[in-house]
Amino acid sequence: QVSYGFYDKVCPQVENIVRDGVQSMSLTDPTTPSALLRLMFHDCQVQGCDGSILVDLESNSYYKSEMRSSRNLGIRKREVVNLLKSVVEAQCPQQVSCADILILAAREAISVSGGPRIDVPLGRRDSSNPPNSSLADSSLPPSNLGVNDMLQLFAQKGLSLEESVAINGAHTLGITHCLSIESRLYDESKNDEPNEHEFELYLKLSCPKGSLTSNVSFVLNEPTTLTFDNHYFINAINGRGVLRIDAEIPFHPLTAPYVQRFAADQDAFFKAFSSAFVKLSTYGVRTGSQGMIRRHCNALS
Ligand code: HEM
Ligand SMILES: [Ca+2]
Repeated sequence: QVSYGFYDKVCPQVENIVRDGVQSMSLTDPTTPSALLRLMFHDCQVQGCDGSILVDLESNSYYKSEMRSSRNLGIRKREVVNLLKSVVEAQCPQQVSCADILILAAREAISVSGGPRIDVPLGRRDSSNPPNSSLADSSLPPSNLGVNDMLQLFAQKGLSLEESVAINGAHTLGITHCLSIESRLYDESKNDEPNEHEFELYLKLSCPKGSLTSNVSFVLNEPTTLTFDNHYFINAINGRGVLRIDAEIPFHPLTAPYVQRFAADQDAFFKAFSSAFVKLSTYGVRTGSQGMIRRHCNALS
């Protein structure tokens, strides 16, 4: 089982190491927190939070690293976790898993951006089996996921309806590549409505149809993209959601009341987000003698 204070005896300084590291790397590159938060979600989504997304494999390996999955488009800052791990390893060799370092890094990413300070239980173990890009393909949500599928995904992990809405508030940080919204913007099956919403026109201008650079060009998820706040919900209500899920969540009958509430009450958002984060980051994890403690996060040794 994971527990609070898991490293108190064997590596009491780990939380400070990760905090200082994330703080200084966020000063160097203010987009670091958003990348770490999404990295954590994409690790946890594939066979639990076990650092599987961090592993690189030889190019001739039978298995393929999770980064080969198209669903991991735009995943950044895996090297930050490697770096934090090497600092931790120098002080407490073979004690702290990469999986836990990633959760701690995501937790710091949220608080360094102005979000809640989340107390997280620790004691996850790293995967020792080779990562599998097809498992990533089948476990990670597609960029055009709708509200019902999102609710089902998080209900499976034990999140309440309120927590499921709150966790989407992670899109208060960061960016979306044009490729991720292309199908939504240029859906051939839906006729262009005569009076298109102003925001959709803005997205189309930023992400022109058939652009060859849609995998590098991007839009901001919302105007206060570096601050973890409840503007995600305010924005979404105003019809400025970037992804399909962000556009639909304020208008779906099950989710709309929570979106309204979080838009009006940031503390309520922070509270529900924090409990959702703990549930998401502890679901299906390896503990005890399962898996391993890797020495390097990007290798299975
Ligand atoms: C299940 C519903 C979700 C879907 C369909 C979804 C999908 C996406 C997509 C397509 C992007 C843009 C990637 C890109 O083009 O670079 C994105 C960005 C992001 N997502 Fe999600 N996401 C979901 C839930 C979450 C959750 C639960 C978290 C964290 C707890 C999260 C955190 C983020 C962050 C922080 C970014 C910005 C990344 C950056 O700036 O590099 N998302 N998401
Ligand atoms: Ca994983």
